Formats: sequence, structure tokens, C-alpha cells
Amino acid sequence: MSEEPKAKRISERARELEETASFAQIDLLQNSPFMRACRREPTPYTPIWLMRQAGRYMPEYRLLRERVPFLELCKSPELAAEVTVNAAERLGVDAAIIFADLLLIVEPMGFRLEYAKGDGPIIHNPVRSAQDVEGLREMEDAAPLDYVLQAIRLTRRALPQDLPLIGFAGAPFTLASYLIEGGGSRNFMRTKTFMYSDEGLWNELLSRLARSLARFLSAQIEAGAQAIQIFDSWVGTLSPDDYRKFVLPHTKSLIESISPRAPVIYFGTGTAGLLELMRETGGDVIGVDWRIQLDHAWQRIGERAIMGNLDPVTLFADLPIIRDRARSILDRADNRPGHIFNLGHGILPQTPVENVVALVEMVHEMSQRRETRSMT
Ligand SMILES: Cc1c2[nH]c(c1CCC(=O)O)Cc1[nH]c(c(CCC(=O)O)c1C)Cc1[nH]c(c(CCC(=O)O)c1C)Cc1[nH]c(c(C)c1CCC(=O)O)C2
Repeated sequence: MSEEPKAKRISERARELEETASFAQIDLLQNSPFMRACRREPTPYTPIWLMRQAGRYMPEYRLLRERVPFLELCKSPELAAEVTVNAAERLGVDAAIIFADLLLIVEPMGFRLEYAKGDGPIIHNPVRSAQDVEGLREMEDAAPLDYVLQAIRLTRRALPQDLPLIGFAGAPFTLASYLIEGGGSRNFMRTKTFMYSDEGLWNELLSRLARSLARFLSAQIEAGAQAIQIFDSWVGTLSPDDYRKFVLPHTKSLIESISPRAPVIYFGTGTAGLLELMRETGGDVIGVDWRIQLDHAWQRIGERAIMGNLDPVTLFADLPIIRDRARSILDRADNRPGHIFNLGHGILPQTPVENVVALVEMVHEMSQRRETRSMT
């Protein structure tokens, strides 16, 4: 008998084993409390992660930033992966979020981006005219942002096998606001004036952004992200009618175009007047800030999961106060499957790390559900 069939059998077996191993990992990830909550399935306790969980409030991060500028850090996959994994492990959270930034995508689209010390991001050539919109380069594939994809691949390998990784991008509106204002804004005067004065141009700008973002987010899922968050941080500045007319169609088409599918968290602040409309985008999980009570928000969101909603400033209070506020959010969620605990916005840079660690422990402990403890 020749050796060939035996050799073939062995290599087939190895491949099968490899497949079983990766299926086993997919199972571990998909059955994690975070992923179950995204699908509104029961969990043994309420999963928690924190927006901006890797950042300046952590001494290790500040130390690293002394030698590496922010943009360079984002563009170094090994360092970005290290920051992501360290933060998730130090905090004991139920999901990691890839270390990157909302505005990275604007560079390959033709914008000069700078993170000036203390001033936040600046875009040196903002969108101010029809020519600027025409000149904006749609991102045909995610190749220019391969460093983010590489960071995702490295992070996925380094994370515990049952800890999901969240990829992210900005929403078309929030990104457009940075492009038009040239940076952060209080009143979004230029953005709204643009929107009201030339609807056609506005739609052109948001469509190009939405298509570029869909390619980027799809590539993040392919690279190993289990879920995606779309940050529409400043959308709460809009009236419901303006949201419906100028933003909803673009956010909806973005979410519809993401492929392969993974749960999408759609987050914004100041959105109490917009929740029913945000649900219409098709997001699986709606992220809310602290300006609305969780149960009221959930009622309006309906059959979707919800993420939130502790005021980030609570983390400066004494532990009994933090505990009390976290408890009241859990009470309002009332064990209904589909709650992911989070802050209502990102952790502030001055936040005491030990309070963040304590919050994660408190939420885990206070939300233990005896009847479902056998699950995971
Ligand atoms: C609006 C926005 C941006 N970036 C982001 C948003 C949406 C979230 C939100 O609403 O807060 C998203 C973001 N930015 C960063 C992450 C990393 C992942 C995480 O841990 O959550 C995420 C998810 C790192 C970052 N992005 C930035 C830092 C600080 C940079 C530094 O190290 O000095 C970090 C850790 C810089 C940044 N990047 C941006 C701003 C306005 C700033 C300056 C403000 C600030 O410094 O906090 C744009």
C-alpha cells in the first residue's frame, strides 16, 4: 500500500482539527455575555465595557504617549494592539474596543489631520464649497487603513479566546461635522448651514462618507472584529425632523451595506428626542447617554438591545455613590435580556483608574442572575 492515502488522511484530519478549533473559538466568542446581550439573549450577568477604556486616564497609556505621538500610536499595529489588550485585561471588561480614532478615515479621503496638544483634532483643509465635496476621495477599499486592520488581527490573536473585540467608525453625520467645522464644535453652525443651503451637496457628501465607512467597517469584521460601533457622538444637536431628512437615510444605508454581518451598536449623545428614529437605522444595539433614564429609553427603542448609561462624571464620586448609581441603572434594566452596561459617553482623562476597576466589579457582582448562572 502506498503511503499517500495515509498522508492524505492525516493532513485532512489536521485540517478538520483546525476547523474544529476555530469553530470552538467562534462558539466561545458568540456565547460570551457581550455577544449574547447584543442578540438580546439571557446572560449570567450584565456585560460591561467602557467607551474610551484605553486612554489618558491610565498611567501606562500616558507613559507610552510621552514617547509616541497619538497619530503614530494609531498607525503602529503592535502598539495599538498592546494598548487595546492591556486596557481590557486591566479592567476585566466583557469586550475590548480596538485602539484607533474616528478621524483616521479622513486622511485617505484627502484631508490633512492634526491632533494638536490640548486643542483636539484639527482638519486643515475643511469642506467649505461644492469643489471641496467634488474633490473628496471616496475610499474604494480599506487598504489605506490597513494599519487598523492589522491591529485588529494582532489584537484578536492576543485577546482571551472568549473576549469579543469591537471595531468602530464615526457615523456619516458626526464625521461630516468634523470635516465641515474643521474640528470640534459647540453649535455646529457651519454644518447645519451647509445642510440647509444645499441639500444635494449634503447628500453627496454623506453618501460618499457612508460608502467609504461601509467598506472600512466590513473590512474590520473580516479582520476579526465580532461587533461594530458607529459613533454618532454629536447627532443630538439635530431636531428630529432634520435627523429624519438629512441623516437617517445615510446611516441606514451604511448599516445595510455592512457585510459580513455582525452586531452594530449605534451610539449618540443627547439623543432623547431621536431614539425612535435611531432605531429605524437598523442598529442592533442603541447606545444612550445619561440624560435619559434607561427604562424610558428602552421603551422607545423597542425590540433592540441597549447600551449605557452611567454619567462618566459619576466615576469621580466615592465608591458608595458609584455603586448606588450603577445599581439604579441595573434596576431600570430589570434583568431584561439585551442590556450592555457602559458609560453614557467616554471616560474622562482625569478619572481615577481604581474607580473604573471597581465599577466593573460592582456591575458583575450586582447583576449575577442565579437562575441563569449555568450559562456562558
Ligand atoms: C469624537 C471622537 C473622536 N474619536 C472618537 C470619537 C467618538 C467618541 C466620543 O464621542 O467621544 C472615538 C475614539 N477615540 C479613541 C478611541 C479608542 C478606543 C477606546 O478606548 O474607546 C475611540 C473609540 C482614542 C482617542 N482619541 C483621542 C485620544 C486622546 C489622544 C491623546 O492620547 O492625547 C484617544 C485616546 C483624540 C481625539 N479623537 C477625537 C477627539 C475629539 C479627540 C480629542 C479629545 C480627547 O483628547 O479626548 C475624535
